Amino acid sequence: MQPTNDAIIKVSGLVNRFGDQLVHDKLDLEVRRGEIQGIVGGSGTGKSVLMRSILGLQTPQEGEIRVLGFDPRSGRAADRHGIETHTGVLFQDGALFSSLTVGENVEVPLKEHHPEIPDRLREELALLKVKLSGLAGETVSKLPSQLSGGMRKRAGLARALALDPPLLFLDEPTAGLDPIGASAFDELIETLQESLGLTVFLITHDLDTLYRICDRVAVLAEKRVLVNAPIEEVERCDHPWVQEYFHGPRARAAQSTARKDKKKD
Ligand SMILES: Nc1ncnc2c1ncn2[C@@H]1O[C@H](COP(=O)(O)OP(=O)(O)OP(=O)(O)O)[C@@H](O)[C@H]1O
Repeated sequence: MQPTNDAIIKVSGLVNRFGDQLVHDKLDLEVRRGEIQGIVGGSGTGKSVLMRSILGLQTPQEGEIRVLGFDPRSGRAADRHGIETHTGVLFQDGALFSSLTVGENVEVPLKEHHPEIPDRLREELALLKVKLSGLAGETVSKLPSQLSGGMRKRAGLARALALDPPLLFLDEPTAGLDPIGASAFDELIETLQESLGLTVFLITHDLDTLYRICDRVAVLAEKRVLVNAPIEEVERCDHPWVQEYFHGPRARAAQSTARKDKKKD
């Protein structure tokens, strides 16, 4: 699906504070439908708090948020249900239930939101999502502890996709993966985004991911979104953090790999 100018997430004037610590100060962000939106920023700049606010898992002090038209701050059951059923989330550690098999983990959201689906069909749907996430079919009967870190991420992704959500949230999906595993995961995200027409909200520190698959990148600094643009434009922002991050040796390596990848395409 081609990106459009239509905002699927709109955040205006967001304020998040923990005691004396102000994390967001009138932060604004728009995420366009059909895009892979990267979110980057130094440690502790509030990327996860932003994601949690959008999902209604955290109550900000001020601001307006709309996610596919739903309001996570309203406290209404209809808004909460709307967000839960239209979004999939892959948390940093995969957040799988350790006592359930991979298949049972993927079945959890289906059981919760579609109890009318017969057991057999639910198992088949879970198997489909597991395969879609690049895992072998027999993985459904494994426990999370029997999987590698990369496989656990894929299992978490399968669960995030269980309800066919149009909007996918990924919190540092390639953290802890080796470069080959990380690159394969990037490819999977890109393929799924294109084939399922997803919008992806992707928090990452991984420069390769930012260069390879993000349509736009939002930089969090100074308690707000400093810039949100295609990466070539972000690189030109003269803020010291952006300059250090996007013009250091690691960024140069990521830029050159991304260029090589583009040439191959
Ligand atoms: N529930 C909470 N109670 C108190 N402080 C919190 C809470 N959640 C987050 N914070 C604080 O808010 C700030 C932003 O946290 P957040 O996890 O969003 O950062 P981040 O940008 O995702 O960082 P990282 O890149 O290290 O994961 C941090 O200083 C954190 O300690």
